Amino acid sequence: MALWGRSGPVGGSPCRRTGEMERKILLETVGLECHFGGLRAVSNLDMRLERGKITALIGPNGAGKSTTINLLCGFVTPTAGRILLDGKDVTARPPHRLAKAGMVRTFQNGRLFSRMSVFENAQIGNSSRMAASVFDVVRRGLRWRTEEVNLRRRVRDLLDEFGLLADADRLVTELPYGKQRQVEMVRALAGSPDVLLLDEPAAGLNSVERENLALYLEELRGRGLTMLLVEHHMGLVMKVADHVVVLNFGSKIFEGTTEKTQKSSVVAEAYLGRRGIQHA
Ligand SMILES: Nc1ncnc2c1ncn2[C@@H]1O[C@H](COP(=O)(O)OP(=O)(O)OP(=O)(O)O)[C@@H](O)[C@H]1O
Repeated sequence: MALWGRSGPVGGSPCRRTGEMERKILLETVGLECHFGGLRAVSNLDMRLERGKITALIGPNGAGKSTTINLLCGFVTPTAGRILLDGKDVTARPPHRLAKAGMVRTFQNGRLFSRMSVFENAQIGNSSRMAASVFDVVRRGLRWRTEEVNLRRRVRDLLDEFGLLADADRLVTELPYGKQRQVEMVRALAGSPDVLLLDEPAAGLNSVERENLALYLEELRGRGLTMLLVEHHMGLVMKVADHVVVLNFGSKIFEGTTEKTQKSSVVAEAYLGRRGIQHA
């Protein structure tokens, strides 16, 4: 599949210094906590995302998965603990600064602008990693224009690779649901993330779309992108994840390979206590 053939590497900051030792762990949480009143939505979470790998974060409903993503991308402020991105402490930074640092997310219930075209939706919000200053933007200076042209080209290439280029000028709401989710993925990738946080990307997809999603994720990993996959569809998780972290009632109860996760009685119990593991 030539999904990313023309646009070059998807992840990774273009300005990473050559010769610099790359850390194996790109994203780490240390004792991360989030309380909502008396409820511990996330409790003392130590989690490590290896560079260029897919880490799945799973658990029954209400286990704290979405809250963890919200903490990582700055939508929610932790009650305690630290978040380290490439060794730097980024705890409680606002979302726009985390996006600039390379942390980009998708949403459980896609957040597209219904009155905008596919292209506009894919392009919007992706100026966060631009180097141009406010002054450059106001003056519409050369640096801003160059970055704007590059972003448009990147969005166009990504739409092409997802087979969405012919739909670029259509209203996004005219597209079927599966394609709308792809637009969301293009928007996230256009931001050149180092870490992509995926909140239930398979929700609402049919089996063919889920198969394609698995192929996209494997392709992205092949390009070196680091991903956190929050997902209920165990078929997808077991197919693509390199490492699995399991939450229950906000706490990590298990982590390991997909094989070990499937065999774990602790994990089975956590799911059976609720509604059982949902297989794709
Ligand atoms: N803003 C909030 N205020 C109060 N409680 C919250 C808030 N957000 C989440 N919670 C609670 O925190 C707990 C964890 O919720 P979270 O959405 O993170 O779980 P989840 O694992 O993503 O669940 P699901 O799989 O159903 O999406 C739940 O008990 C939830 O009701």
